[in-house]
Amino acid sequence: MIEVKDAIKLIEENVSVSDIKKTELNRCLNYVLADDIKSPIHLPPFRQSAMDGYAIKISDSKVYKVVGESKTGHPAPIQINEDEAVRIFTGAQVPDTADTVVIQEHVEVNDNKITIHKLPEKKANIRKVGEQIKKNEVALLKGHVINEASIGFLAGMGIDGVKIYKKPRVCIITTGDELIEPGKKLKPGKIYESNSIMLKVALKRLKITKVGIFKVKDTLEKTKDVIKKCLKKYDVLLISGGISVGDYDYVKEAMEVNNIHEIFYKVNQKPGKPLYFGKKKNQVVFALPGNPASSLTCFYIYVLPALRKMMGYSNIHLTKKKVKAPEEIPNNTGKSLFLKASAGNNKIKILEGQSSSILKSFAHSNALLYISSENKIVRKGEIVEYFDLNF
Ligand SMILES: Nc1nc2c(c(=O)[nH]1)N[C@H]1C(S)=C(S)[C@@H](COP(=O)(O)OP(=O)(O)OC[C@H]3O[C@@H](n4cnc5c(N)ncnc54)[C@H](O)[C@@H]3O)O[C@H]1N2
Ligand code: MOO
Repeated sequence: MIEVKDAIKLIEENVSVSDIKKTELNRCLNYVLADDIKSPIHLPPFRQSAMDGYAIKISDSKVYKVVGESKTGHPAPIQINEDEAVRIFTGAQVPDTADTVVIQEHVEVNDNKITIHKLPEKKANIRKVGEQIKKNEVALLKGHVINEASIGFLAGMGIDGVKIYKKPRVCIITTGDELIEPGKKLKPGKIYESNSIMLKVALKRLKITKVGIFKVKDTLEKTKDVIKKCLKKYDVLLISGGISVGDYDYVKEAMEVNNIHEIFYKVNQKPGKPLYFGKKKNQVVFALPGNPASSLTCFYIYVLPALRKMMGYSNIHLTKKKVKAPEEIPNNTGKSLFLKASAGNNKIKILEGQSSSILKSFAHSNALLYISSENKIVRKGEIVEYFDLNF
C-alpha cells in the first residue's frame, strides 16, 4: 500500500503526453496547443479607422474640405493636405498623411466642407498597425487551451490550422452481477448502475467525448475478454468495481492475463483504498473501487491529472486551496482522508455522509477536504487544504 502523494507522483511519471496532430481550426476548440504560435502578419495590417467619420490632418482649423472617401475593404485612394478631410468608415484604411479621425456626430457637413464642433485628441480613433500583435510576435503559447476567442484570434491572423495534442480515447468498464440499468425494474439483490454515467459526464466536463462504455458480469472470462477488446481501441481504460479482495473480484487477475503492468495497487486513503494503476506501453489502466464515492474521488484526484497530462495541459491537478478547519477533525484511521465538503467565502463545511457508498453528500459538495494520514487530529481553526472541484 502506498501513500497518496506517492500515488500522485507515480501517475505523473508514468503518463505521457499524447501525440500531436495538425488540425483545421474549426476542430480545435478545447484542445491544447502543441506549439508556440507566432503571428504571420501585423494585426491590424494597416492603419484602420475605428469609427465612421472623417480622417484629417489635425490643425487649429475647424473647417476642412472633403477631398475623397476611404471605403472599408479598399485601399485609401488619396493623401490629404492640411485643412483637407477624407470621408472614412470603420475598418477602412486611413490615408498615410491623416493623423486623426473625427466621428461624424461631431461634424456638420455643408456641401464639400465639414465644420468640426468638437476636435478630438490627435491620433484619436485610429488603430495602429500591429496594435493587437506584430508580425513574428508570439500570439499564443504551447499549452494554451484553445477557446472560442483563441480560434477567432488565430483566424484573424490568417491561420487556418494548428498543431494540437490528441485527446485520449477512454473506455469505462463496469463490473458486477448486481447492476441494473436505470429505467429498468429493480429486482431483488440488484442495484442501479450509476458509475458509468457519472464517469462519462466527468469525462465530458474534461471535454473528452470519445468514450466507450462496456458492462460485464462478475466472471473472469468476461472480464478478461472485455479488457482485451478495449486494449485494442482505447488509450485509457477505467474499470469500475471488482478490484477488491472478494471471491468474485476478477479485475486484477484479468489485467495480469492481459499483460498490463501494475504500477501500484492500494493507496492508504479513505475512500478509494483498492485503487489500481497500471500500464501497457503507453496505454494506462485505472481500476477504480466500485463504491460510487470512492470511484469519483479517485477520478478527481488521480484520473483527471493523468488525462490532463495526456491532453497537454500544464496545470494538471485540481486547484488546492487553504481554509481554516471548521471543527475538530480526528483522524484515527491511519489513512489519508478526502472529505466531501462545501466551500465558499473562505469557509468550508464538512458534509454529513462520508461513507464510500454515499453520493448524496457528494452531490452537494464542491470540495474535497484533504487530511493526510500522518495527521491524527486537526484542531478547529487550523489551516487545512481542500481540492476545489470547480474546474
Ligand atoms: N475484506 C475486504 N473487503 C473489502 C475491502 C478490503 O480491503 N477488505 N475493501 C473495501 C473497500 S475500501 C472498497 S472501496 C470496496 C471496493 O470493492 P470493489 O472495487 O471490488 O467493488 P465492488 O465490490 O464491485 O463494489 C463495491 C460496491 O460498489 C457497488 N458498485 C459497484 N459498481 C457499481 C456501479 N457501476 N454503480 C453503482 N454501484 C456500484 C457495489 O454494488 C458494491 O456495493 O471493497 C471493500 N471490501
Ligand atoms: O476504499 Mo473504500 O472506498 O474506503 O470503501
